[in-house]
Amino acid sequence: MPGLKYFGYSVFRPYQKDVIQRIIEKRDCLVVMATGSGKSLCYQLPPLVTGKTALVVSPLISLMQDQVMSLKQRGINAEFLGSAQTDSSVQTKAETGYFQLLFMTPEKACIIPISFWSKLLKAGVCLFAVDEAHCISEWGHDFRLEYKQLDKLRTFLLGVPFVALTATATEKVRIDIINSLKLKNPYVTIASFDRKNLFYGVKVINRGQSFVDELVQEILKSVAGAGSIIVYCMTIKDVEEISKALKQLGVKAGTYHGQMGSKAREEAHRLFIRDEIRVMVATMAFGMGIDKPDVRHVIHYGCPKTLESYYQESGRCGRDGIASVCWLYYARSNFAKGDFYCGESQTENQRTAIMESLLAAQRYCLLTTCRRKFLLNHFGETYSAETCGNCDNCMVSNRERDMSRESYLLMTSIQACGGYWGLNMPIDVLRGSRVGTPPQ
Ligand SMILES: Nc1ncnc2c1ncn2[C@@H]1O[C@H](COP(=O)(O)OP(=O)(O)OP(=O)(O)O)[C@@H](O)[C@H]1O
Repeated sequence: MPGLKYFGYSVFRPYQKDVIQRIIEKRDCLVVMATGSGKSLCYQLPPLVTGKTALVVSPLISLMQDQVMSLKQRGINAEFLGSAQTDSSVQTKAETGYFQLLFMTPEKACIIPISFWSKLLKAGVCLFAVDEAHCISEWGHDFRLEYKQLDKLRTFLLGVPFVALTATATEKVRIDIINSLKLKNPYVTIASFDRKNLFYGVKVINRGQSFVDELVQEILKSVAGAGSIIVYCMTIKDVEEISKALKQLGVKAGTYHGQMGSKAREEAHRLFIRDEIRVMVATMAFGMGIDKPDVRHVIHYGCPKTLESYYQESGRCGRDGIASVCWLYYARSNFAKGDFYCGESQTENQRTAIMESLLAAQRYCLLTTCRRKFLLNHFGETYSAETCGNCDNCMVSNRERDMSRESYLLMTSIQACGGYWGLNMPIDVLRGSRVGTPPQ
């Protein structure tokens, strides 16, 4: 197919060619493919083949800027429209069909005048893509209200195929995307969610300085190898604690969270992408659009808010297909955060979605069977084998042990403590710890 040479690829990856052909035939498409599988090419290639503009809605300005920059470097005429665009001529140029790819925020797409669309339509539009389309759904983990209004553009963009793309979509979310965007007889591609090169592991921890020291040692070991490391923390306080501990040991670590100014975040992202820092300690704000091929280790310090966000964040690992490792460390206290997370929700559906997703993430933490199978089942995919051989539960042989004596002792200790003081006190009593002396 002409145009592939712009990207320096010799062959298509699975599904890319099929989707591109359907788009060229003007068919609506829903593309659900794993992180790093190459969804972007599905909307990047049609404008080069048809000579018409491709419109792409994307949720983050930084994501659009990165894509525009990398397309320009490949000699492709691309620009973006949104609040961060300082060049006022972009919109006027765009309506003449000047750009091969035009990115815009959902907010911009909803307020741009009808005259813009009609002029652009006359010049030629080959597709309207909605990237990170799970943001449309209240059942998704990153709901954006503006995404819900994109369907009104169908009346202006008559005859233009709508293409929704996402890396995480359960069946509920998929149905929501199709209905919300009013996709007509869409060509649906659901590729496997299995990232075979990723090892998944989980450990329960007791939060505190001794664990931070342990974690830092693990990061140090990883830094000694090749590639980069991302440490996802649940709070900004944790980000600061871990990065401070790393810096004290002389490890150059970047930080990234929502309370940093956009300049500081961009700088941290840039340093990481260019390998000037190999460790990034971040909140989930460091999520979408991290396209670094050689991240070898993703660590979650705390149980993630949803299993979808865990899949997406751990999916930043091993995008080049080389074996990489995802460890999740959780504390029991992480599971009590449901009400806090629900505080951010706007509707009852969102509350239910948040609770369901948090429960799924908890079940993932507590699992004693294959983690890959559980993850894939969550996304509606059947994994026929019982074990994957590449997660902690599948790699530990003979996991079953007779723990009846330990269980008996624990129950006795809980009883002796009168059922008060939570679980840590009876454990401390059993360990003979000096703190394990219950107040009389
Ligand atoms: N046909 C191909 N041959 C070789 N490399 C490819 C091909 N298609 C895409 N890639 C590369 O794969 C990487 C991931 O592609 P892309 O960013 O499109 O993934 P994605 O599916 O959009 O992921 P995410 O959902 O995480 O954003 C990029 O570095 C891209 O250059």
